[in-house]
Amino acid sequence: MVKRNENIAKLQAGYLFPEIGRRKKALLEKEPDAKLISLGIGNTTEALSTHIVEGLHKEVTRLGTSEGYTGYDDDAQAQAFLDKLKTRISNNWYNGIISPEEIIVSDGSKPDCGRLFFLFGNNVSVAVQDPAYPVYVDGSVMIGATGNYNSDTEEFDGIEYMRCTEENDFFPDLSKVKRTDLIYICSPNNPTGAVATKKELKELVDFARKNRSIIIFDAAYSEFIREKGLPRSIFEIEGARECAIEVSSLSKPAGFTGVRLGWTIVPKELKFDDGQSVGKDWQRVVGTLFNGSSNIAQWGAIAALSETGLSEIKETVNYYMENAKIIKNGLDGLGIKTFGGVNSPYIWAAFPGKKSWDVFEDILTKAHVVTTPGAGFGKAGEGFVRFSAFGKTSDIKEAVKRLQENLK
Ligand SMILES: Cc1ncc(COP(=O)(O)O)c(CN[C@@H](CCC[C@H](N)C(=O)O)C(=O)O)c1O
Repeated sequence: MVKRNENIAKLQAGYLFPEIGRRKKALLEKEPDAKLISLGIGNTTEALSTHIVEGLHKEVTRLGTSEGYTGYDDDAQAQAFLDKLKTRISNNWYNGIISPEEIIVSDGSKPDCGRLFFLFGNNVSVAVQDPAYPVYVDGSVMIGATGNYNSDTEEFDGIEYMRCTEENDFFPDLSKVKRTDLIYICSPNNPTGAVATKKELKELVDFARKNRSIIIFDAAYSEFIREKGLPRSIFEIEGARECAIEVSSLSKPAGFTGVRLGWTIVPKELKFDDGQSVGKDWQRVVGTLFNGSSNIAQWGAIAALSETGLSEIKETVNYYMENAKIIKNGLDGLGIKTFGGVNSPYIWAAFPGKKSWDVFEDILTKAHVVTTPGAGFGKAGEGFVRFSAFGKTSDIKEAVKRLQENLK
């Protein structure tokens, strides 16, 4: 019989988001007529914009012709299309501060995080924000880069948890953080909705350069930043090219959660301690283990990153951010302290002294509204619940009305 991977055996619970699904299902089994409204999983709900649909159609039609058909991205025409997309990302997303050669197009940020675990292997130390998107911890455990689960601390040994609390504006106090090889940072942050300032990111870059660490910067929500002066990319920070990788995606701004298109940025200056290029190894890992993003999704992305596409993306983001305002105002009106929701689609609501899974259950059973319990993102998430603004505005308003009737 085959031995189980002992690293996967270290995980204590299932992946957070399917657990939310299981609890929803359990409620519906008890109350089949319940009209649940989901403010839980950050899953987009708005239809793809016109220009993006045209881009997708164009590629599907092209694939139906012998002269236009492309397969793997080894052939010249497929390469040309990929280069066109990379140039769009470079110019229209990064205003040219990143060159097309430093961009590797993928099927999304979560799978990129997964492949990055492969790149760095298990002989690395890892720092993560607490609370954080569960993939950073679970993936580090799976690859063997952590110790066992410690039932006293209720965390994994060997991980440096960087507490993000109201006291430090939900950004790590680096004077209390030990040196690690990798530092996972997400801004705008999932789940707190906090957005790192230029000053905070500059301190982070200086900290990483001093410690010869590599920052894995998750910019999945960068398009939700609407306040001037807040950095959308780690590469707006001087010195970041020597110490950071950025993952990003069209999932949330363009509704590509199902279409699947993301990218990683590995600057050519980024080196391992032996002077070897990180980007070169990354190209080797991706080239060996991944067969590229869908050509159809690539053409959807080319359209999304055109002038017209970008203005349509802005409209979609504004739609969700109006939802965020409704949720935030609704919760504030109930005297519930909230954070985030201004430059991010997530509202982080404080329920001091309560267990977040209990609050989750309470809101689910009483208001038939689905949320995400803060404890699912880490120990510092306990006592908080995350509300997601991804939804139809009519549902958001109905959900808030139910909360006002049931949480007062
Ligand atoms: C910080 C961050 N980085 C990457 C992603 C996923 O991006 P991708 O779509 O792979 O380009 C997400 C998506 N997180 C959502 C969807 C979760 C549920 C989805 N099944 C998943 O597991 O990603 C959420 O927190 O509700 C994210 O928050």
